[in-house]
Amino acid sequence: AITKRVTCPTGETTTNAECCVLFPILDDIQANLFDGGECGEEVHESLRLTFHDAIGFSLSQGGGGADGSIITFGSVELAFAANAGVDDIVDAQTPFVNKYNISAGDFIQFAGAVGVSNCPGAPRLEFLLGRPAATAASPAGLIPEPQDSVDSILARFADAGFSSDEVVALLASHSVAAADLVDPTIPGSPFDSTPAVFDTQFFIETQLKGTAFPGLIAISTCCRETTHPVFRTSGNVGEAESPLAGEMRLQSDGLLARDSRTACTWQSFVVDQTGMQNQFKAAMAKMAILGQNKANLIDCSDVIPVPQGVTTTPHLPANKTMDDIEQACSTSRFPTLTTDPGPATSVPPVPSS
Ligand code: HEM
Ligand SMILES: [Ca+2]
Ligand SMILES: [Ca+2]
Ligand SMILES: [Mn+2]
Repeated sequence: AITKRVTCPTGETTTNAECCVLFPILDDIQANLFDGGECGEEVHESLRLTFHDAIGFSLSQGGGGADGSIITFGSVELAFAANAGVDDIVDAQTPFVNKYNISAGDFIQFAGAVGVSNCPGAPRLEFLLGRPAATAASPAGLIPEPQDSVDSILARFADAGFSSDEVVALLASHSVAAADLVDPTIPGSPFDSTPAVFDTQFFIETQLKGTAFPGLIAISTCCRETTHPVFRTSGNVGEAESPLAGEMRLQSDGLLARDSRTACTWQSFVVDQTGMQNQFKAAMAKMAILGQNKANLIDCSDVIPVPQGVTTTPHLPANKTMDDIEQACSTSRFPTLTTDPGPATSVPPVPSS
């Protein structure tokens, strides 16, 4: 079969002329939002924003879902505790929304799909165009938080139409992610050792025994000794002990990796990059049109760049062994992985650029 293509005024080809408006936006955000095509902080935050906009949807309470309300009604939604820190990327994206003839809901999902395409190992996400302007702010309380129980997280996602397997698939996003505010003393603390690669390390490293909190506070005023005692920060809301210096583990990720409802799907991604990609892509496609009528949207997926292949292979971080894996899936063994050579290293923070 021959797929008809149109040539846009800017020279690119696509399957639908209405998608042509996206090419100038693509070039602009790659150059001026994503620092020339990196998988860095703005990509991570743009991907998170796709979720925080879309999950404002409830089968029982309403909400417009992936409608751009987090920008249009930012004065309401950015005040939700779960949106702490999201104001940065809203501020960074808003000038692009205003500059082009695109709805905030479309822009948020487009920026997320383009952004994650900069991460080696990511799937090429679907992108559909045509979300109308948001008409109301999301109800409060719909965004999961890292201190929430697994029961509450799975119930919240179910109320938005997602299965527990889809929750696990969506959390592949935490392979290209860091926390700025869970422990505000160490902004940019990644959730895995490869926050610029969309690989399976997140699913591996969350299964390692937690040994310490990554934050450090040097107490320099207590005493006159030349060596000052150093204490690790602990007790941050939503934080669990992580296996690596510099790495952040959300309490929710640690629990989902170990819960009988989610542990086997979690483990299934450890050596299945392709399965992780495919299931993440499918779940993201569903999330990106929450609250929308798919029949009214135009498929512009061919505008999204094709990501590079994964640049890592599944491994245990240096100094860790299979004995450090906390087996949680009761029906199959955690895959045997080899350990990176060398002494234990710490995970550097994601630069705020
Ligand atoms: C159980 C559900 C979830 C919880 C509790 C959760 C919680 C969090 C928290 C606390 C942070 C760190 C925020 C900060 O301190 O800067 C974060 C970051 C992030 N989340 Fe999630 N999240 C969940 C699901 C998702 C989903 C479904 C996506 C899908 C797009 C996602 C994408 C991200 C990304 C990309 C970041 C990194 C942002 C950055 O590096 O600046 N999260 N998440
Ligand atoms: Ca929304
Ligand atoms: Ca990673
Ligand atoms: Mn950040």
